[in-house]
Amino acid sequence: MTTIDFAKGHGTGNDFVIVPDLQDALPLKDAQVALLCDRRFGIGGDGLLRVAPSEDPAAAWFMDYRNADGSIAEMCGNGVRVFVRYLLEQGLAEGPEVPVATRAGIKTVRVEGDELRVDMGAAEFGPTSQASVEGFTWPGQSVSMGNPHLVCHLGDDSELEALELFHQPRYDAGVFPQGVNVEFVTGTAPHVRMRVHERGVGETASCGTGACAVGAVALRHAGQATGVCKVDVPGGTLTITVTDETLYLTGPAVIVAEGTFRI
Ligand SMILES: N[C@@H](CCC[C@H](N)C(=O)O)C(=O)O
Repeated sequence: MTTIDFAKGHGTGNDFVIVPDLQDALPLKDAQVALLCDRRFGIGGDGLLRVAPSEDPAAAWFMDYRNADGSIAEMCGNGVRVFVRYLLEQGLAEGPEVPVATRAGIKTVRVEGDELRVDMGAAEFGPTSQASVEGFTWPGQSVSMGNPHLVCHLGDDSELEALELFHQPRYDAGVFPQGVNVEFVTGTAPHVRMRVHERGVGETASCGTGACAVGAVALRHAGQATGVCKVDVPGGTLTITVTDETLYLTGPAVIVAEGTFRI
């Protein structure tokens, strides 16, 4: 048996096990990630953030993000804020701006009061598609935030609340060969509400990249090329700012525990 140090943090209730691996000596297998993220047999988390040295000279640290089932994803918007909060608290980085290497490129995170703002890069709109849950089907807009999203608008809040998201919504695997995160939305910009089913996880209390996709679609529906949209998620509220050049994700990130895990 070996032990590993960990911390636990969340951003609007999207929670992560953080594993510092400053020497890059702890390549975790899928099953080990799944155990660490298991809420009964492990620590519990929607995903895992391994803190590893970056090979890119533009950033000191690489966020090795893994979903709760051990699968790899390109990007995690809540995760990168929690990652930077951890770096700052551990003295591994200095604010106010911290670049982080991710599989979706370098993301710069800026401290803004109690919150952290991430330059996520522009949303990329793809084809329209659809998602189905329990025999009901909604049209949706595909959006890439480095990782794949499908944004579906529902009629009203009661429809959103009644949605059963225990299972993965059905989607077109021809459009999303790598799977997809599906967001269900009500309301219009500048303030919308969403629930999400995340690829490799299940329903979560929040998804940062999902909120970016939702905010970008909501602003576009409102005929706005740029602007601000608040996105209410079950775990809180995220703010999406779209400019001519990029898209910013702003929200809280907190570290709630530290410890040792026997593996
Ligand atoms: N919760 C994340 C997204 C994590 C990755 C996602 N499940 C995927 O597989 O693409 C966020 O805050 O963005």
